[in-house]
Amino acid sequence: MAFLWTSDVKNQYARSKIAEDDNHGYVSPGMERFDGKTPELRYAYNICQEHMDIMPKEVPGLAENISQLRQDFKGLASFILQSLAVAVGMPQNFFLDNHKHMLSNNSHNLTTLRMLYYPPVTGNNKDFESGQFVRCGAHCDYDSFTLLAQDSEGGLEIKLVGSDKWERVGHLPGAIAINCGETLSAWTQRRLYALPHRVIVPEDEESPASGRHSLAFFLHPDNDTKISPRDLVNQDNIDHNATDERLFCKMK
Ligand SMILES: O=C(O)CCC(=O)C(=O)O
Ligand SMILES: [Fe+2]
Repeated sequence: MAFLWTSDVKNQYARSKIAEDDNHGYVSPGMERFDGKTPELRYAYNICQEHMDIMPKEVPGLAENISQLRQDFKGLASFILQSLAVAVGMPQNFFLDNHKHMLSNNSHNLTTLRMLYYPPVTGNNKDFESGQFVRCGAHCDYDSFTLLAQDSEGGLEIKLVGSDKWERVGHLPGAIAINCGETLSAWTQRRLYALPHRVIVPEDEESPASGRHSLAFFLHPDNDTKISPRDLVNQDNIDHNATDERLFCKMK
């Protein structure tokens, strides 16, 4: 995992700091602030492209394993997109047709597979940025939806619709959580909700924070997709004043 890489590898494969650039690459702890203010103690490696030659060759087996994982996430995402289209009364391929370029590269589509590692909170990093840090600040994802696999360390919390209470998202071996993002929420006129979520350091005595691993697949529509809440037909409470909107997002 990225935290074990040498600093040479981290530098060579670092994500660009230029906002317009591709989101691909290694992101070091403290670079991101999802709640807009608090730095995050997290190592991440973003995969946004299909070319094998941009994966760190210095890490044995990484490119091959990621290639398989990418195919699996793309297959699962395609299946869910078709199911959701049918669920909202649209032709089966309606959403899928707007996600043709997932993981091809950010100039066509912002989809990103992220490998995440949150180190244990120990004496060494307790003082990271003067003790002010979180694992992942409260936010909603901005994509179509996110597929999330997490280990048993826990810490992921979510707010359900209409509630102010943070609820724990438990770990089920082999399970993948699906969280709707703002884009699909707007597209479906809030028939699907983007739920606020965050990652805290678990306080449970029986599972001292040993470090959390997660894998998140952020699925975005193709960049040239014109998204309108009026795309969906047969809606009982359609807002006829809703205007066409094109939503942009870059996870930076
Ligand atoms: O690491 C996790 O489990 C969640 C991360 C997350 O919500 C995000 O990166 O948007
Ligand atoms: Fe998220």
